[in-house]
Amino acid sequence: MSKYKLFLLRHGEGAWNKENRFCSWVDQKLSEDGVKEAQDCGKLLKEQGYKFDLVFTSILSRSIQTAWLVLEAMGQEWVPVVKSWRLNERHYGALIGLNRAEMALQHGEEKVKLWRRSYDITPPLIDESHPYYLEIYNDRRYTTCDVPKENLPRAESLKEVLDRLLPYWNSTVVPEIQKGKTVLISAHGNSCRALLKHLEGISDEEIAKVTLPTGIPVLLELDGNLKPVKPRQLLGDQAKIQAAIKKVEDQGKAKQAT
Ligand SMILES: O=C(O)[C@H](O)COP(=O)(O)O
Repeated sequence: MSKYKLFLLRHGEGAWNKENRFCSWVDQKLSEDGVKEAQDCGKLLKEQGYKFDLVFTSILSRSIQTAWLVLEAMGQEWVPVVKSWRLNERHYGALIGLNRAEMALQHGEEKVKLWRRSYDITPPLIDESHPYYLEIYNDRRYTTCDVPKENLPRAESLKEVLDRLLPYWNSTVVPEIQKGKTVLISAHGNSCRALLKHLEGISDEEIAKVTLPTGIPVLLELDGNLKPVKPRQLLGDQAKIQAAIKKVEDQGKAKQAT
């Protein structure tokens, strides 16, 4: 029997989603379309009568901005928002800033697919020579984490995302859900995929086939042990959702950047 409702949300389209660049820990804001996606998401959740008690976000602006826009559209701005780096997007290491389609041209589509969707392949590590290294590691927000800055990741596989996310999920999110709170997690494509893998018991192979579109709420109905009692529901127009998933998958197809 369904006891709890949990909502996962990949933030609305970011500026670098549009440019097809790996964004990851670079703090890009939402694009104009991304703002609209977040607002539409909030309107839809309001129409369907959902009410949140608590929202969790990463410490990247695009997930926080998405949460604010959703809450504003729902008229629930007062709902507490709690932030942690443990919900951040997967750290794409040296791939950060690069164009996916160009990478596919250079390294082949299969390699890019492995980097993007495999469970345990870690992309090449970022180092000091990378153009975004200082922007990321000199950012004040990373002095507020529950691990010293030197121990923050330099690149992550999906497995490594789950390894850093799970302690936070278990210690901080689960108790709130078990108190009966309806929780929204406004995070990222890969932090949401990692959590879905854990909750739905998806195999290492099958998780490669799971892609989340931006700005579409995913509803999970859970039993008392937080096991899903039915398949996840992506809320909204199903044809549009399928087209949006395909668009994300096609980002890894080889073509010259325009
Ligand atoms: O980090 C990013 O750029 C994306 O939000 C996730 O990228 P992906 O779809 O290539 O995993």
